[in-house]
Amino acid sequence: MGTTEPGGISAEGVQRSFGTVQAVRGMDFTAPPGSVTALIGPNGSGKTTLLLILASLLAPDTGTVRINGADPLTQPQAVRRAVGWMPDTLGVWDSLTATEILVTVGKLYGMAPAAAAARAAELLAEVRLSEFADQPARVLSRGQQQRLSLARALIHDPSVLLLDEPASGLDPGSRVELRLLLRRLAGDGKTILVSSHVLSELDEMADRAVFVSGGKTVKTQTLEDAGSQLRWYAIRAGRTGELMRALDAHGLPHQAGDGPRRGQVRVQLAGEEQAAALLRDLVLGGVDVSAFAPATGALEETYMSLEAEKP
Ligand SMILES: Nc1ncnc2c1ncn2[C@@H]1O[C@H](COP(=O)(O)OP(=O)(O)OP(=O)(O)O)[C@@H](O)[C@H]1O
Repeated sequence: MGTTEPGGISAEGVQRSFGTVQAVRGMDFTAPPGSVTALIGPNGSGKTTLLLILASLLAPDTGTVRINGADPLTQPQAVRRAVGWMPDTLGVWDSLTATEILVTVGKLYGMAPAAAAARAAELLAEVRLSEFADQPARVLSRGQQQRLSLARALIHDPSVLLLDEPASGLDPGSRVELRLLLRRLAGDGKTILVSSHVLSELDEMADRAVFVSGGKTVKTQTLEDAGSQLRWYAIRAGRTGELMRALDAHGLPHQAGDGPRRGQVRVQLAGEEQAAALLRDLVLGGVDVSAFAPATGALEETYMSLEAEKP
């Protein structure tokens, strides 16, 4: 019996340059099976380059990558079998129909034609594109192309999913469906790595977040930790003056909103327990609170604090 290789994704000391541009300068992280890991960073921070390296489509200059224990450099076949890759645009084959694209890719993965056709129909239904099954891909809207791209990534039932901006171009209903689908796939034990700029969405989708900046991984955080960190809350009350006096009595520094946020008071709290205790005290103390909620998403809070720390 062989040794059991650890599943999921790991990257250590990964670097990659294009000429003089150092796109990836030092990425270290893991993405375990059974969870959704978010890859978060500003434009140009190296996310797409990293995903291409993980998908075995680009070689790193230095560093080590493992996908379910396999090395993309020396075992690209094993990696490609394991990985479903959704790039940020659908790309090629505009004149093929949605079904033809999925069946062709399925066959490239070694599926029998009948099995590929059945799987294609199943996935088109899953991403609500059945009615476009026989339409050429070029007539699909941007959001529909994104959904077809997701179906293409899933055709061979991969155990590792690499998704580059999967929610981009999706309407709110489709975003919710994407979130539910990814949660279900993670529940089935798959490893999911998803890059996105829409942090509020990742709050509900991801279990863990890897923050990148300037080609380096700068922080890894679980959503649980992100939710319990010092965080801004926005509070509204009918009588703002009374609310501010109550906050003063609690020794909590606060900021009054202006412009569209007039009437709103912001206060920094150390997690949900402190928030619940404060809300109870305010209400029991007779303050007429009409709204009380985090002012930013948990991941956005971390993202902004990392950006603020930058030299
Ligand atoms: N093939 C290439 N040739 C030259 N430079 C490249 C190439 N691919 C990426 N780069 C550069 O590497 C850096 C990182 O790019 P990358 O696409 O990985 O960033 P990203 O984090 O995915 O950005 P975005 O959020 O805008 O999608 C950028 O400065 C980019 O211009």
